[in-house]
Amino acid sequence: MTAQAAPTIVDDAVQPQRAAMLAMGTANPLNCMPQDEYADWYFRVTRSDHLINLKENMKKICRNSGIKKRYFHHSEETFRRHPEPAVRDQPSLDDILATAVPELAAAVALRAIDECGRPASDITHLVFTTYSGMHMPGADLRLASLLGLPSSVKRTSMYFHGCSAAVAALRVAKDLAENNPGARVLVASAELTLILFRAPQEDHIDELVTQALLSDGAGAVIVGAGGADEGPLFEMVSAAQTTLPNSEDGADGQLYASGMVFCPSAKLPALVRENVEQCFVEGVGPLVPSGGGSNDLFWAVHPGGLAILDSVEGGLALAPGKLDASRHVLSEYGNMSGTSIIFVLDELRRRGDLQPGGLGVMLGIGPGITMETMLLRVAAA
Ligand SMILES: CC(C)(COP(=O)(O)OP(=O)(O)OC[C@H]1O[C@@H](n2cnc3c(N)ncnc32)[C@H](O)[C@@H]1OP(=O)(O)O)[C@@H](O)C(=O)NCCC(=O)NCCSC(=O)CC(=O)O
Repeated sequence: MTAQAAPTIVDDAVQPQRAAMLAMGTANPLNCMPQDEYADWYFRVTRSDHLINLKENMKKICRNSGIKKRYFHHSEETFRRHPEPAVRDQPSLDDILATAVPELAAAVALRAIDECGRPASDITHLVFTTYSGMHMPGADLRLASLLGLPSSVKRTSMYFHGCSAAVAALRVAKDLAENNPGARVLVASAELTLILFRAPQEDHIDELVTQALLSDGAGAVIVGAGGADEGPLFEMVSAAQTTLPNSEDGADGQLYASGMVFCPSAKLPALVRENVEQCFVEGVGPLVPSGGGSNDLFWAVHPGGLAILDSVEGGLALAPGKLDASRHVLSEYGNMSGTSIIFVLDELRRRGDLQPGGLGVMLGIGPGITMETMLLRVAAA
Protein backbone atom coordinates (compact mmCIF):
# COMPACT_ATOMS: atom_id res chain seq x y z
CA MET A 1 0.00 0.00 0.00
CA THR A 2 1.43 3.39 -0.92
CA ALA A 3 1.14 6.62 1.02
CA GLN A 4 -1.60 8.82 -0.37
CA ALA A 5 -2.04 12.52 -0.95
CA ALA A 6 -4.03 14.40 1.70
CA PRO A 7 -7.18 15.81 0.11
CA THR A 8 -9.12 18.44 1.99
CA ILE A 9 -12.82 18.09 2.67
CA VAL A 10 -15.55 20.55 2.11
CA ASP A 11 -17.67 20.82 5.22
CA ASP A 12 -15.31 21.83 8.03
CA ALA A 13 -17.13 25.10 8.45
CA VAL A 14 -20.49 23.44 9.16
CA GLN A 15 -19.20 20.92 11.68
CA PRO A 16 -17.01 22.71 14.21
CA GLN A 17 -17.25 20.00 16.86
CA ARG A 18 -16.47 16.87 14.87
CA ALA A 19 -16.14 13.56 16.70
CA ALA A 20 -12.95 11.54 16.52
CA MET A 21 -11.71 8.15 17.62
CA LEU A 22 -9.26 8.82 20.44
CA ALA A 23 -8.02 5.34 21.32
CA MET A 24 -8.77 1.71 20.59
CA GLY A 25 -8.11 -1.80 21.85
CA THR A 26 -8.64 -5.33 20.53
CA ALA A 27 -8.40 -8.82 21.99
CA ASN A 28 -9.27 -12.45 21.34
CA PRO A 29 -9.86 -15.43 23.60
CA LEU A 30 -6.86 -17.71 24.12
CA ASN A 31 -7.80 -20.84 22.16
CA CYS A 32 -6.09 -20.55 18.79
CA MET A 33 -7.21 -22.91 16.03
CA PRO A 34 -5.16 -23.29 12.81
CA GLN A 35 -7.65 -23.20 9.94
CA ASP A 36 -6.15 -26.29 8.29
CA GLU A 37 -7.02 -28.32 11.42
CA TYR A 38 -10.52 -26.93 11.89
CA ALA A 39 -12.57 -29.34 9.77
CA ASP A 40 -11.10 -32.41 11.51
CA TRP A 41 -11.65 -30.81 14.93
CA TYR A 42 -15.19 -29.62 14.16
CA PHE A 43 -16.43 -32.92 12.78
CA ARG A 44 -14.80 -34.80 15.67
CA VAL A 45 -16.32 -32.72 18.50
CA THR A 46 -19.73 -32.71 16.83
CA ARG A 47 -19.45 -36.50 16.33
CA SER A 48 -20.08 -36.04 12.62
CA ASP A 49 -17.09 -37.88 11.10
CA HIS A 50 -19.52 -40.18 9.28
CA LEU A 51 -20.60 -37.25 7.05
CA ILE A 52 -17.63 -37.83 4.76
CA ASN A 53 -18.69 -35.66 1.80
CA LEU A 54 -19.71 -32.78 4.03
CA LYS A 55 -16.37 -32.92 5.80
CA GLU A 56 -14.52 -32.81 2.47
CA ASN A 57 -16.66 -29.80 1.54
CA MET A 58 -15.74 -28.12 4.83
CA LYS A 59 -12.04 -28.79 4.20
CA LYS A 60 -12.30 -27.13 0.79
CA ILE A 61 -14.09 -24.08 2.21
CA CYS A 62 -11.42 -23.79 4.93
CA ARG A 63 -8.61 -24.14 2.36
CA ASN A 64 -10.12 -21.37 0.20
CA SER A 65 -11.13 -19.10 3.05
CA GLY A 66 -8.05 -16.88 3.15
CA ILE A 67 -7.86 -17.61 6.89
CA LYS A 68 -4.75 -19.01 8.60
CA LYS A 69 -6.07 -19.17 12.14
CA ARG A 70 -9.01 -18.22 14.34
CA TYR A 71 -9.50 -17.74 18.09
CA PHE A 72 -12.32 -19.16 20.21
CA HIS A 73 -13.51 -18.93 23.80
CA HIS A 74 -14.72 -22.53 23.51
CA SER A 75 -12.48 -25.57 23.18
CA GLU A 76 -12.85 -29.34 23.20
CA GLU A 77 -13.00 -29.04 26.99
CA THR A 78 -16.14 -26.87 26.70
CA PHE A 79 -17.94 -29.67 24.92
CA ARG A 80 -16.77 -32.30 27.41
CA ARG A 81 -18.45 -30.23 30.13
CA HIS A 82 -21.44 -29.11 28.01
CA PRO A 83 -21.97 -31.68 25.25
CA GLU A 84 -25.31 -30.17 24.23
CA PRO A 85 -24.23 -27.57 21.66
CA ALA A 86 -21.99 -30.01 19.87
CA VAL A 87 -24.30 -32.98 19.63
CA ARG A 88 -27.89 -32.38 20.68
CA ASP A 89 -28.78 -28.87 19.65
CA GLN A 90 -30.01 -28.11 23.15
CA PRO A 91 -27.23 -25.92 24.43
CA SER A 92 -26.72 -24.61 27.91
CA LEU A 93 -24.77 -21.61 26.70
CA ASP A 94 -26.28 -18.80 28.66
CA ASP A 95 -24.07 -18.89 31.73
CA ILE A 96 -20.88 -19.11 29.67
CA LEU A 97 -21.87 -16.26 27.37
CA ALA A 98 -23.31 -14.05 30.13
CA THR A 99 -19.92 -14.08 31.83
CA ALA A 100 -17.43 -14.34 28.98
CA VAL A 101 -18.88 -11.67 26.64
CA PRO A 102 -18.68 -8.74 29.11
CA GLU A 103 -15.32 -9.99 30.40
CA LEU A 104 -13.79 -9.96 26.92
CA ALA A 105 -15.38 -6.56 26.27
CA ALA A 106 -13.93 -5.27 29.54
CA ALA A 107 -10.44 -6.45 28.57
CA VAL A 108 -10.49 -4.45 25.32
CA ALA A 109 -12.18 -1.45 26.91
CA LEU A 110 -9.38 -1.29 29.48
CA ARG A 111 -6.81 -1.32 26.68
CA ALA A 112 -8.57 1.61 24.99
CA ILE A 113 -8.95 3.49 28.29
CA ASP A 114 -5.25 2.95 29.07
CA GLU A 115 -4.26 4.22 25.65
CA CYS A 116 -6.45 7.26 26.12
CA GLY A 117 -4.64 8.13 29.33
CA ARG A 118 -7.74 9.25 31.20
CA PRO A 119 -9.61 7.32 33.89
CA ALA A 120 -12.65 5.12 33.27
CA SER A 121 -14.63 7.53 35.44
CA ASP A 122 -14.41 10.08 32.58
CA ILE A 123 -16.59 7.87 30.34
CA THR A 124 -20.02 9.50 29.96
CA HIS A 125 -21.68 7.14 27.44
CA LEU A 126 -21.36 3.44 26.63
CA VAL A 127 -22.50 1.95 23.32
CA PHE A 128 -22.30 -1.82 23.45
CA THR A 129 -22.94 -4.24 20.65
CA THR A 130 -23.15 -8.03 20.39
CA TYR A 131 -25.25 -10.89 19.06
CA SER A 132 -23.66 -13.36 21.45
CA GLY A 133 -26.50 -13.65 23.93
CA MET A 134 -29.26 -11.48 25.36
CA HIS A 135 -29.95 -10.89 29.01
CA MET A 136 -31.76 -8.44 31.25
CA PRO A 137 -29.99 -6.54 32.58
CA GLY A 138 -27.64 -6.79 29.66
CA ALA A 139 -23.93 -7.38 29.18
CA ASP A 140 -23.55 -3.60 28.90
CA LEU A 141 -24.37 -3.22 32.59
CA ARG A 142 -21.98 -6.00 33.58
CA LEU A 143 -19.32 -4.33 31.43
CA ALA A 144 -19.94 -0.96 33.07
CA SER A 145 -19.59 -2.60 36.46
CA LEU A 146 -16.38 -4.47 35.54
CA LEU A 147 -14.85 -1.19 34.36
CA GLY A 148 -16.08 0.80 37.35
CA LEU A 149 -17.88 3.29 35.11
CA PRO A 150 -19.88 5.99 36.94
CA SER A 151 -23.49 5.03 37.68
CA SER A 152 -24.48 8.09 35.62
CA VAL A 153 -23.02 6.56 32.44
CA LYS A 154 -25.65 6.49 29.69
CA ARG A 155 -25.82 3.01 28.20
CA THR A 156 -27.07 2.04 24.72
CA SER A 157 -27.17 -1.61 23.64
CA MET A 158 -27.27 -2.58 19.98
CA TYR A 159 -28.11 -6.25 19.54
CA PHE A 160 -28.07 -8.38 16.40
CA HIS A 161 -26.60 -5.94 13.90
CA GLY A 162 -24.31 -8.73 12.70
CA CYS A 163 -21.23 -7.76 10.78
CA SER A 164 -22.07 -4.06 10.47
CA ALA A 165 -22.53 -3.69 14.24
CA ALA A 166 -19.37 -1.85 15.26
CA VAL A 167 -19.61 0.65 12.40
CA ALA A 168 -23.24 1.30 13.39
CA ALA A 169 -22.16 1.70 17.03
CA LEU A 170 -19.45 4.15 15.98
CA ARG A 171 -22.06 6.10 13.98
CA VAL A 172 -24.19 6.37 17.13
CA ALA A 173 -21.12 7.35 19.18
CA LYS A 174 -20.29 10.08 16.68
CA ASP A 175 -23.77 11.60 17.10
CA LEU A 176 -23.56 11.34 20.90
CA ALA A 177 -20.15 12.99 21.02
CA GLU A 178 -21.09 15.80 18.66
CA ASN A 179 -24.34 16.62 20.45
CA ASN A 180 -23.25 16.37 24.09
CA PRO A 181 -20.40 18.75 24.87
CA GLY A 182 -17.69 17.03 26.91
CA ALA A 183 -19.01 13.55 26.12
CA ARG A 184 -16.54 10.68 26.13
CA VAL A 185 -18.15 7.66 24.51
CA LEU A 186 -16.88 4.12 24.94
CA VAL A 187 -17.87 1.82 22.06
CA ALA A 188 -17.42 -1.87 22.82
CA SER A 189 -18.14 -4.81 20.54
CA ALA A 190 -17.70 -8.45 21.58
CA GLU A 191 -18.65 -11.66 19.81
CA LEU A 192 -18.28 -15.29 20.86
CA THR A 193 -19.27 -17.83 18.22
CA LEU A 194 -20.29 -20.35 20.86
CA ILE A 195 -23.79 -18.91 20.35
CA LEU A 196 -23.88 -20.29 16.83
CA PHE A 197 -21.83 -23.45 17.24
CA ARG A 198 -23.87 -26.36 15.87
CA ALA A 199 -23.27 -29.75 14.36
CA PRO A 200 -23.11 -29.81 10.53
CA GLN A 201 -26.25 -30.63 8.57
CA GLU A 202 -26.17 -32.10 5.09
CA ASP A 203 -28.58 -29.67 3.45
CA HIS A 204 -27.04 -26.54 4.97
CA ILE A 205 -23.83 -25.49 3.22
CA ASP A 206 -24.56 -21.92 4.33
CA GLU A 207 -24.16 -22.97 7.96
CA LEU A 208 -20.94 -24.76 7.08
CA VAL A 209 -19.67 -21.45 5.68
CA THR A 210 -20.60 -19.78 8.99
CA GLN A 211 -18.75 -22.44 11.00
CA ALA A 212 -15.74 -22.19 8.69
CA LEU A 213 -15.32 -18.40 8.73
CA LEU A 214 -16.62 -16.84 11.94
CA SER A 215 -14.50 -16.42 15.04
CA ASP A 216 -14.31 -14.71 18.43
CA GLY A 217 -12.99 -11.27 19.22
CA ALA A 218 -13.68 -7.94 20.86
CA GLY A 219 -12.81 -4.36 20.12
CA ALA A 220 -13.28 -1.02 21.84
CA VAL A 221 -12.96 2.57 20.69
CA ILE A 222 -13.18 5.78 22.69
CA VAL A 223 -14.87 8.64 20.88
CA GLY A 224 -14.84 12.32 21.83
CA ALA A 225 -15.33 15.68 20.15
CA GLY A 226 -12.83 17.80 22.02
CA GLY A 227 -10.62 18.63 19.06
CA ALA A 228 -6.87 18.33 18.64
CA ASP A 229 -6.15 18.53 22.40
CA GLU A 230 -7.56 15.05 22.86
CA GLY A 231 -4.95 13.44 20.60
CA PRO A 232 -7.39 12.05 18.04
CA LEU A 233 -6.55 9.09 15.76
CA PHE A 234 -9.31 9.26 13.14
CA GLU A 235 -11.76 12.12 12.69
CA MET A 236 -15.24 10.80 11.99
CA VAL A 237 -16.24 13.09 9.14
CA SER A 238 -19.59 11.70 8.00
CA ALA A 239 -21.60 8.51 8.41
CA ALA A 240 -24.35 6.83 6.41
CA GLN A 241 -26.38 3.65 6.48
CA THR A 242 -27.73 2.15 3.26
CA THR A 243 -30.04 -0.86 3.07
CA LEU A 244 -30.07 -2.76 -0.21
CA PRO A 245 -33.65 -3.20 -1.43
CA ASN A 246 -35.05 -6.76 -1.48
CA SER A 247 -31.97 -8.29 0.09
CA GLU A 248 -33.37 -9.44 3.44
CA ASP A 249 -32.43 -13.03 2.63
CA GLY A 250 -28.80 -12.10 1.91
CA ALA A 251 -27.76 -12.86 5.49
CA ASP A 252 -30.33 -14.51 7.69
CA GLY A 253 -29.98 -14.92 11.46
CA GLN A 254 -32.46 -16.25 14.00
CA LEU A 255 -32.13 -16.80 17.74
CA TYR A 256 -33.63 -20.05 19.00
CA ALA A 257 -33.61 -21.64 22.46
CA SER A 258 -30.78 -23.77 21.09
CA GLY A 259 -28.62 -20.83 20.04
CA MET A 260 -28.37 -18.72 16.93
CA VAL A 261 -28.61 -20.01 13.38
CA PHE A 262 -26.89 -17.71 10.90
CA CYS A 263 -27.00 -18.38 7.17
CA PRO A 264 -25.18 -16.08 4.76
CA SER A 265 -26.59 -16.51 1.27
CA ALA A 266 -24.41 -17.69 -1.61
CA LYS A 267 -25.52 -14.56 -3.47
CA LEU A 268 -24.05 -12.19 -0.83
CA PRO A 269 -20.72 -11.62 -2.63
CA ALA A 270 -22.55 -10.71 -5.87
CA LEU A 271 -24.93 -8.38 -3.99
CA VAL A 272 -21.95 -6.61 -2.48
CA ARG A 273 -20.14 -6.31 -5.81
CA GLU A 274 -23.21 -4.89 -7.57
CA ASN A 275 -24.08 -2.33 -4.90
CA VAL A 276 -20.95 -1.23 -3.08
CA GLU A 277 -20.03 1.62 -5.38
CA GLN A 278 -23.50 3.16 -5.24
CA CYS A 279 -23.53 2.84 -1.43
CA PHE A 280 -20.18 4.61 -1.27
CA VAL A 281 -21.22 7.37 -3.68
CA GLU A 282 -24.59 7.99 -2.02
CA GLY A 283 -23.34 7.52 1.52
CA VAL A 284 -20.18 9.54 1.87
CA GLY A 285 -19.30 10.38 -1.76
CA PRO A 286 -20.56 14.00 -1.58
CA LEU A 287 -17.89 14.78 1.03
CA VAL A 288 -15.01 13.36 -0.96
CA PRO A 289 -13.25 16.21 -2.81
CA SER A 290 -14.29 16.47 -6.41
CA GLY A 291 -12.00 14.49 -8.64
CA GLY A 292 -11.09 12.19 -5.74
CA GLY A 293 -11.76 8.56 -6.63
CA SER A 294 -11.97 5.51 -4.41
CA ASN A 295 -8.29 4.78 -5.02
CA ASP A 296 -7.33 8.13 -3.45
CA LEU A 297 -8.78 6.94 -0.14
CA PHE A 298 -7.64 4.39 2.40
CA TRP A 299 -10.13 1.58 3.04
CA ALA A 300 -11.16 -0.24 6.22
CA VAL A 301 -13.56 -2.92 4.97
CA HIS A 302 -15.30 -5.66 6.97
CA PRO A 303 -13.36 -8.87 6.25
CA GLY A 304 -16.46 -11.04 5.85
CA GLY A 305 -14.71 -13.60 3.68
CA LEU A 306 -12.37 -13.70 0.71
CA ALA A 307 -15.28 -13.49 -1.72
CA ILE A 308 -16.66 -10.43 0.12
CA LEU A 309 -13.32 -8.60 -0.03
CA ASP A 310 -12.86 -9.54 -3.70
CA SER A 311 -16.36 -8.18 -4.36
CA VAL A 312 -15.64 -4.86 -2.67
CA GLU A 313 -12.34 -4.60 -4.52
CA GLY A 314 -14.01 -5.41 -7.85
CA GLY A 315 -17.13 -3.28 -7.27
CA LEU A 316 -15.06 -0.20 -6.45
CA ALA A 317 -12.27 -0.99 -8.94
CA LEU A 318 -9.74 -0.69 -6.12
CA ALA A 319 -6.06 -1.12 -6.88
CA PRO A 320 -4.41 -4.30 -5.58
CA GLY A 321 -3.22 -3.76 -2.02
CA LYS A 322 -5.97 -1.31 -1.06
CA LEU A 323 -7.62 -3.95 1.12
CA ASP A 324 -4.40 -5.39 2.54
CA ALA A 325 -5.29 -4.48 6.14
CA SER A 326 -8.67 -6.26 5.83
CA ARG A 327 -7.07 -9.29 4.16
CA HIS A 328 -4.48 -9.44 6.94
CA VAL A 329 -7.17 -9.39 9.66
CA LEU A 330 -9.15 -12.10 7.84
CA SER A 331 -6.05 -14.25 7.61
CA GLU A 332 -4.89 -13.83 11.21
CA TYR A 333 -8.25 -13.86 13.00
CA GLY A 334 -11.09 -14.95 10.68
CA ASN A 335 -14.40 -13.09 10.45
CA MET A 336 -15.10 -11.75 13.95
CA SER A 337 -18.39 -10.29 12.72
CA GLY A 338 -18.92 -6.59 13.54
CA THR A 339 -15.89 -6.53 15.80
CA SER A 340 -13.53 -7.16 12.86
CA ILE A 341 -13.61 -3.57 11.68
CA ILE A 342 -11.89 -2.36 14.86
CA PHE A 343 -9.06 -4.82 14.17
CA VAL A 344 -8.82 -3.43 10.63
CA LEU A 345 -8.61 0.17 11.89
CA ASP A 346 -5.96 -0.90 14.40
CA GLU A 347 -4.02 -2.70 11.66
CA LEU A 348 -4.19 0.36 9.38
CA ARG A 349 -2.77 2.68 12.00
CA ARG A 350 -0.04 0.18 12.93
CA ARG A 351 1.12 -0.10 9.31
CA GLY A 352 2.22 3.52 9.33
CA ASP A 353 1.12 4.13 5.71
CA LEU A 354 -1.52 6.70 6.61
CA GLN A 355 -0.75 10.33 6.09
CA PRO A 356 -2.07 13.05 8.44
CA GLY A 357 -5.13 14.54 6.78
CA GLY A 358 -5.62 11.48 4.55
CA LEU A 359 -9.21 10.48 3.91
CA GLY A 360 -10.55 6.96 4.01
CA VAL A 361 -13.73 4.94 4.24
CA MET A 362 -14.79 2.46 6.89
CA LEU A 363 -17.30 -0.02 5.49
CA GLY A 364 -19.40 -2.47 7.51
CA ILE A 365 -21.55 -5.07 5.74
CA GLY A 366 -24.32 -6.75 7.71
CA PRO A 367 -27.78 -8.27 7.57
CA GLY A 368 -30.32 -6.17 5.72
CA ILE A 369 -28.25 -6.20 3.58
CA THR A 370 -26.97 -3.12 5.34
CA MET A 371 -23.90 -1.18 4.36
CA GLU A 372 -22.61 1.24 6.99
CA THR A 373 -20.14 3.74 5.59
CA MET A 374 -18.13 6.33 7.49
CA LEU A 375 -15.73 8.83 5.99
CA LEU A 376 -12.62 9.12 8.18
CA ARG A 377 -9.77 11.55 8.18
CA VAL A 378 -6.41 10.74 9.71
CA ALA A 379 -5.80 13.24 12.47
CA ALA A 380 -2.75 15.48 12.45
CA ALA A 381 0.24 13.82 14.14
C1 LIG B 1 -17.00 -19.62 1.54
C2 LIG B 1 -15.91 -19.32 0.51
C3 LIG B 1 -14.58 -19.09 1.27
C4 LIG B 1 -15.78 -20.56 -0.39
O1 LIG B 1 -14.92 -20.25 -1.45
P1 LIG B 1 -14.53 -21.32 -2.59
O2 LIG B 1 -13.38 -20.72 -3.32
O3 LIG B 1 -14.34 -22.67 -1.95
O4 LIG B 1 -15.64 -21.51 -3.64
P2 LIG B 1 -17.08 -20.97 -3.95
O5 LIG B 1 -17.25 -19.55 -3.54
O6 LIG B 1 -17.28 -21.28 -5.39
O7 LIG B 1 -18.02 -21.89 -3.06
C5 LIG B 1 -17.92 -23.30 -3.09
C6 LIG B 1 -19.31 -23.89 -3.09
O8 LIG B 1 -19.98 -23.47 -1.89
C7 LIG B 1 -21.17 -22.78 -2.25
N1 LIG B 1 -21.39 -21.69 -1.31
C8 LIG B 1 -20.52 -20.68 -1.05
N2 LIG B 1 -21.08 -19.84 -0.14
C9 LIG B 1 -22.29 -20.35 0.16
C10 LIG B 1 -23.32 -19.94 1.01
N3 LIG B 1 -23.20 -18.85 1.76
N4 LIG B 1 -24.42 -20.70 1.07
C11 LIG B 1 -24.55 -21.83 0.33
N5 LIG B 1 -23.59 -22.25 -0.50
C12 LIG B 1 -22.48 -21.53 -0.60
C13 LIG B 1 -20.94 -22.26 -3.65
O9 LIG B 1 -22.16 -22.03 -4.31
C14 LIG B 1 -20.17 -23.43 -4.26
O10 LIG B 1 -21.07 -24.46 -4.56
P3 LIG B 1 -20.85 -25.48 -5.79
O11 LIG B 1 -19.58 -26.21 -5.44
O12 LIG B 1 -22.08 -26.33 -5.75
O13 LIG B 1 -20.73 -24.62 -7.01
C15 LIG B 1 -16.25 -18.07 -0.35
O14 LIG B 1 -17.38 -18.38 -1.16
C16 LIG B 1 -16.55 -16.86 0.47
O15 LIG B 1 -15.67 -16.16 0.99
N6 LIG B 1 -17.85 -16.54 0.53
C17 LIG B 1 -18.34 -15.38 1.29
C18 LIG B 1 -18.63 -15.79 2.69
C19 LIG B 1 -19.64 -14.88 3.32
O16 LIG B 1 -20.80 -14.81 2.90
N7 LIG B 1 -19.19 -14.14 4.30
C20 LIG B 1 -20.06 -13.19 4.98
C21 LIG B 1 -20.49 -13.77 6.29
S1 LIG B 1 -21.70 -12.74 6.96
C22 LIG B 1 -20.94 -11.30 7.31
O17 LIG B 1 -19.76 -11.21 7.34
C23 LIG B 1 -21.80 -10.13 7.53
C24 LIG B 1 -23.17 -10.27 8.09
O18 LIG B 1 -24.06 -10.42 7.29
O19 LIG B 1 -23.42 -10.11 9.30
